[in-house]
Amino acid sequence: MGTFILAMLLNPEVQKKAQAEIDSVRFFDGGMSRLSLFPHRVAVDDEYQGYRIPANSIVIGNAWAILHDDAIYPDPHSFKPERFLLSGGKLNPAIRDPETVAFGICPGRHMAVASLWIVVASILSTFNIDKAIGEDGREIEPTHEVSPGMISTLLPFKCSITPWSPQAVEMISMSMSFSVLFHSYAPSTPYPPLHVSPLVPESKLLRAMAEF
Ligand code: HEM
Repeated sequence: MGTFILAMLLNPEVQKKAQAEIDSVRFFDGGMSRLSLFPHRVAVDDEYQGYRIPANSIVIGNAWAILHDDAIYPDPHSFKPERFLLSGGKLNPAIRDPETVAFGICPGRHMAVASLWIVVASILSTFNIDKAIGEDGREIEPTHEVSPGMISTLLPFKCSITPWSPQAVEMISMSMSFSVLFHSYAPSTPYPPLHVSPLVPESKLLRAMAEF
């Protein structure tokens, strides 16, 4: 994105040409800015389960309701990842894949799923996630509060995240060392200082970096 902004700044003729091209396709659709991603406009009169939906109505899919339909996902409020699996551990094709609902026609779907997968696998392979302990020495129950609005997100909650083995500490330390190594090629970028856990006085990679 930084390179794009710089390229536009330095090449105003290219910028004008690109803007004209974008303007020439229908940027405004039925008065609704095409920058708003979620609403859709109904092209022709329609009817759904007895409800008349006139042409030009704006409709928004209710992904939450679809993903909590107990006819498809029994006991939908319970966290049961195994509901998607057959007894042998393979995905059960009879249970609707929630991705098909959660993403609709989202073009970022593959990037989003791959990024989430990497983050989830990296966290689980290195950290334990537990309830935080309050000043009174008791576990703090997380709040389940969410923000209002069409795209609702979790509000901050307290938890404790700790590496679950010395090997995990080593892995985390190695990946941080890599970041610092790459950072050294762009020293003007602000970057938090490296924190090397005192649990790893002998990180192999840090030694290798010192030699490098
Ligand atoms: C967990 C992450 C994400 C979720 C749950 C999500 C979900 C959605 C949903 C529900 C829509 C509306 C689809 C429809 O109207 O049928 C949408 C549209 C869109 N998403 Fe995503 N998305 C995610 C990540 C991303 C990422 C990473 C990108 C880009 C890199 C992206 C780019 C877009 C764009 C450009 C649209 C508009 C498509 C259009 O209206 O033509 N999304 N997304």
